[in-house]
Amino acid sequence: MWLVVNAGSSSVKLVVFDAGLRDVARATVDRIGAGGPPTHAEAMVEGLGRMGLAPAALTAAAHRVVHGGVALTAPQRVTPAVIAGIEACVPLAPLHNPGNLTGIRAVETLAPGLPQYVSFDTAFHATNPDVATAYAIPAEERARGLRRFGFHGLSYAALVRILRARGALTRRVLAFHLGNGVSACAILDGASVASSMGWSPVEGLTMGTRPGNLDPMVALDLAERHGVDGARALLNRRSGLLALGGHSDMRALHEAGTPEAAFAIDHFCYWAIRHAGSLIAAMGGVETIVFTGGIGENDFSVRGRILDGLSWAGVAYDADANRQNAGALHLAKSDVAIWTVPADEERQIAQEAQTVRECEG
Ligand SMILES: Nc1ncnc2c1ncn2[C@@H]1O[C@H](COP(=O)(O)OP(=O)(O)O)[C@@H](O)[C@H]1O
Ligand SMILES: CC(=O)OP(=O)(O)O
Ligand SMILES: [Mg+2]
Repeated sequence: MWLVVNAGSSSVKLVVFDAGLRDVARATVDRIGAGGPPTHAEAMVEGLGRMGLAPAALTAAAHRVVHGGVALTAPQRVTPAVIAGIEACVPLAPLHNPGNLTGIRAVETLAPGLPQYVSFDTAFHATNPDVATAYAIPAEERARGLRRFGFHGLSYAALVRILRARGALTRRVLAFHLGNGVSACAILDGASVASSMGWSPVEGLTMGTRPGNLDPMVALDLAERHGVDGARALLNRRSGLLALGGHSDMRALHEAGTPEAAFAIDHFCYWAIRHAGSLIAAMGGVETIVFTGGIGENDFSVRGRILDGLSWAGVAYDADANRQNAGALHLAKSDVAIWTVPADEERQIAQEAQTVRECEG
């Protein structure tokens, strides 16, 4: 039995798979820091408690890690050097890497000595061309690893696998991962060619507590006023939907129904559409649009507004299917197939870890 831990910025998802990769147990603890448990450590305790795991039954554990920098991208066994590499990237992913480390340590406490593996959110974007990943800054700064990585790669890799299984994988796919972290990805022939996220998971679309794109001079102004650590915290924890609408959680924004909440949702949809245009251009067109993540899978109003904003690309969706969160949303006359896909990061992590373990012999 394999325990997979997916610690996202606002949730911890735990899944136990058997050796044939059938899922035999799951627990999700969400709204971390937004009405649910205050930290990932509490969420892990709650999730593991709910699973009622017998540690002796576990063969290994595998974790999602968001940022491993230039050095750590391939799935691999956890060692002290790997832990140090994940720690070194904490300033780049302060909402994620600490939670990922919390998960690894919680498993070590639960089952001391259990082999543990990690898979990285960046790996899927290794196929992006240099023009997409390079920031136009001096060579010596680029040589330090200042480049666009892209994230949510485990979710996008899983989505490609699911589309392929449905016989629905076309040449040019625009994928939206709309959760607490939010990104979009251009996928050509099953491989990532462009992503909205950058050096860190702050760049791109409007997110729960992150602003998405802003002029870098804004970040400098914030650092001057609040110090570097203060600016980092502001851009990771106090921006995005929370800053505009008073709630980081999309469900809470809909419930609030205030003008500020409405504006936050407007901003979210507007920037999703703007980035979609850029990603469609990077592929020279689009035949398939896919939604995944908590919002992408469940929020028909946000999905509908984004699709309305892409009608110029030949998108025509079935409003009833959309309202029911159905798997297929396109009308027969649509030039673009439209799907919802459950974010299956956990199975992706399990598969990658199993492959590493088999190679270990
Ligand atoms: N039924 C729903 N309707 C609208 N939004 C939802 C629904 N379920 C979850 N969400 C939203 O999804 C987001 C969390 O997405 P999720 O993918 O679970 O988070 P994470 O990025 O931490 O993994 C929150 O904004 C939450 O409000
Ligand atoms: C990379 C990222 O933003 O992840 P999450 O959606 O879990 O916040
Ligand atoms: Mg997520």
